[in-house]
Amino acid sequence: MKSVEIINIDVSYGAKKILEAISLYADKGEILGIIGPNGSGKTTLLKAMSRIVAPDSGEVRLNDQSLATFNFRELAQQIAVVPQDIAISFDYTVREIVMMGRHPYIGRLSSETARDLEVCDRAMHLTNVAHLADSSVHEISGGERQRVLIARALTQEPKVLLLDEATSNLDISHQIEILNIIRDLTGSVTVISVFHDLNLAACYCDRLIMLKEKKIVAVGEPEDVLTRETLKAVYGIDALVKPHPLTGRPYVLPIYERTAKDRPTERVHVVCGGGMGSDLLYALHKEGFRVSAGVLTVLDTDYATVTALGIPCVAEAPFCAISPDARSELERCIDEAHAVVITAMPIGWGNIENIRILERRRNKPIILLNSKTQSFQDFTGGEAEAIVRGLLDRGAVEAERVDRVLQILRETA
Ligand SMILES: Nc1ncnc2c1ncn2[C@@H]1O[C@H](COP(=O)(O)OP(=O)(O)OP(=O)(O)O)[C@@H](O)[C@H]1O
Repeated sequence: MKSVEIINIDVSYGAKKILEAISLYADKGEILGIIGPNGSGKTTLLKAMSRIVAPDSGEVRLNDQSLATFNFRELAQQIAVVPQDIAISFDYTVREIVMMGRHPYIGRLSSETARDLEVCDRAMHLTNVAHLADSSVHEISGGERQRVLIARALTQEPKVLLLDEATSNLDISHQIEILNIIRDLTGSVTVISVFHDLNLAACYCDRLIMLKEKKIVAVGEPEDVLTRETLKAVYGIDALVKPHPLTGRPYVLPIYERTAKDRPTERVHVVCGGGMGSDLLYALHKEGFRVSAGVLTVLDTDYATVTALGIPCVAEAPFCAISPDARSELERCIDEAHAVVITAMPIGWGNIENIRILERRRNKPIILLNSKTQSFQDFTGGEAEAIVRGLLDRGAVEAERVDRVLQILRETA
């Protein structure tokens, strides 16, 4: 059954339209997350649901009844709001603030009943603020104040709980504790919550609504909404989205790449293998270099990295010699690259063929990246040593660390 339903609303502040043609619903007892970049209208959407702002057009319905038809007291018995933060001007104690949640139930001339006190105490206990009951709200921390506001909302015993980034000030243990309490409420309470932390949203919400520039761009279960494509389109970030190993819910791992404006434009080709190139590939990708890699076999750990990062790679079947097609593809990559980085591993692993091809395309900077466990100086004897010596003689430089590779690439750009 629909607890909250929004039918095609537009919302404006003065002449500025903030939300356009928004329709959504929240089923009774579900947790619905609202996500989206700063300024996309999340708070405004919550305000429309709690009648703090009125839509220009369309309708908000609560339990199949227009929100506009509720009187103040009825509304406060149905909906509780936990705002981002509020300025509390008077010197109230924590208990007084939490008890305010009972106002919709206490008559103007009556005083609190034993049940009101019991509900208030239980909410303070659940949110771990009972020990602060007699403290002034001006003498507690931001995270404690956030828990007090959550306690006040619980004291209201609402049917719908609206949370605006209500756990953003909390440390990780209180975040989990509060979200677990909120999840335990569901069944009887519908929760609609704004989240900036996408992983918390994915973990706790039954469904998500993603906003961008006034509109809903995605809605559905977390795995349908949080995809690499939507994160790129809505937040402009590249991120890996994997199933959480324990919950199976999507887990977002941002790739901290530079924004387009300060990206280098050079292309770098990486010859690697056996996982020895993964941190380099990630660092180059993050810095915004246009990267290519290979030849790698499709079972290689570095191949998994390039696939995850979307780096173009010359691939070959395992245990096969480099095919003519892969060879010409590698030559094209090297020709297009401003510089080539070779990690120490492949030469030792019979990947000499890659380097041989490279030798014929040697008119560009070559960087040999040593690792903690393997250095190019270790290659003694045989063709490997001859190749390393040949590369060094022709001006290849050695680097001990990935950040040194980045520095050399910037210097040679
Ligand atoms: N009272 C107001 N008067 C005029 N414009 C406002 C008002 N409140 C918010 N806005 C504007 O409305 C837009 C949406 O704001 P809103 O707070 O709903 O976004 P949000 O998605 O919650 O953002 P954030 O993630 O930063 O909290 C913003 O451009 C904001 O500047």
